[in-house]
Amino acid sequence: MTDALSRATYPGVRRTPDRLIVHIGLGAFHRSHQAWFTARAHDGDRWAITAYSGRRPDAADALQAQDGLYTLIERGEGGDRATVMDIITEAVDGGDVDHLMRSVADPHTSVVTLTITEAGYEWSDELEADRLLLAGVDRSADDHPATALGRLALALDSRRLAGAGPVALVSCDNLPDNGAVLRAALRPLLDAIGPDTAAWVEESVGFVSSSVDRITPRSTTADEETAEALTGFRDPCVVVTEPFADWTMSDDFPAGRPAWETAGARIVDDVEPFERRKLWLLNGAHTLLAAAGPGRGHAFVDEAFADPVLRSSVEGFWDECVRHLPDDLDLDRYRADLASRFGNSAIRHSLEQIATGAEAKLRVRILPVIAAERAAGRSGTAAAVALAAHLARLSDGRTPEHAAVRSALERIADASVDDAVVDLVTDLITTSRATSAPTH
Ligand SMILES: NC(=O)c1ccc[n+]([C@@H]2O[C@H](COP(=O)([O-])OP(=O)(O)OC[C@H]3O[C@@H](n4cnc5c(N)ncnc54)[C@H](O)[C@@H]3O)[C@@H](O)[C@H]2O)c1
Ligand SMILES: O=P(O)(O)OC[C@@H](O)[C@@H](O)[C@H](O)[C@H](O)CO
Repeated sequence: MTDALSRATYPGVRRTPDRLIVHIGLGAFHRSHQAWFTARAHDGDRWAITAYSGRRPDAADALQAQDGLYTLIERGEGGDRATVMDIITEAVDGGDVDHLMRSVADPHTSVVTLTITEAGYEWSDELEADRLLLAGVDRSADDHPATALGRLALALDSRRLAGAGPVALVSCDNLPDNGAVLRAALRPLLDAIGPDTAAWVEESVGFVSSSVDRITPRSTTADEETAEALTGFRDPCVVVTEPFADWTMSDDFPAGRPAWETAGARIVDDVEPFERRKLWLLNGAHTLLAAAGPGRGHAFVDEAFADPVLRSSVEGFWDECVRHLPDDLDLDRYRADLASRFGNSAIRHSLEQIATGAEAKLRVRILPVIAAERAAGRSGTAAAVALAAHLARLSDGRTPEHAAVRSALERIADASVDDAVVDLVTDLITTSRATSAPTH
């Protein structure tokens, strides 16, 4: 019988950190990406991460039961490489808001990273309820905000009150200009706490924009068995990822940061072109495959990408994207790398997982490409295939009426939509009925 991972059973642990990162949204991606970059940085030994789960305590409870240790498997076509990661020193239920307030108010904390999904930034009834709660906040009451952003707003206020100095917030979610999106989403919550809080955040908090990239699917029981075979430890918190990793960010860290560039991250003046390249080419193509793949009998990215019909849809979409991306971004190389990453059959990335929250994703990954193509006098048909496939899935086997397509597109776009685009998408849905069966 093998041991469970813990700091008592695992001999490799030897860190003496004196600086802290707080993370909100403890999931697989944080563990394969920000935690990995921090551990690899040349000053990584000086840093530790306190990580909070998002909606449920499960991920934090499971990781804390093994003292924050977990196995990271980097899986290429050539095989698996396992590392036991010790950079997360505490994993905490996100519902423990007092704990979060203490961590953010700790003067050793310099950076707060977030992976709270795209939906976490969209104004919602829950965020409104938190805004009202914060407006009448009684710090001694048990009543705490339920959203990640409501909790963060309160925690930033504790930092202000503690006089712990400036801090950087780094959104690591797949959104364009995610630093500005985070700042805008936090603002009503900070205003609700009070003008002093909002003013302090404006002066003392760095909002870093970042483009994050490492394909990290949800782990399976088979992955746990692989981890055990490779390390000799049982690990229900194992994370499997691809060998590739990229992190490009703006430099707005008023209290310092790990030397992430020594681990391969890029610190740049303007993140936007890198973000657009990644969000359109990678995430846009994923969104297209997640919409169109299941109708052709596919469950995983690699399978869908090997289907010649879908491969050609993706290539057509990439052709449209690259016309609107700067030439100096090495686009041919990026596309070739993506094709081999999508084709990595050792990484089983489920289309169902990627399809979550599809409309918010179509809005920022697909609609801008259609708009750019149409502004240049072309149809944007290849990008429109993603919209058509998404609406075809929703319509349950029926071809939706033109008016229904219009209202669905207007909901996705959050604005009125050109008649020609509605016609194009309606035609594509009709045509796709004839081609949705797999060819193999
Ligand atoms: N997995 C990847 O390959 C990958 C790559 C790049 C970026 N990302 C970004 O990271 C995010 C998380 O991915 P993951 O693979 O870690 O997912 P995951 O399911 O493993 O973890 C998601 C975490 O976010 C929390 N969460 C979910 N909805 C939330 C909400 N509305 N508000 C606050 N917290 C919420 C969950 O409780 C959990 O802690 C993605 O949505 C994406 O924006 C993921
Ligand atoms: O939920 P999403 O669409 O933001 O993410 C699903 C995948 O597209 C995403 O996880 C990619 O694998 C990742 O962005 C690669 O860096």
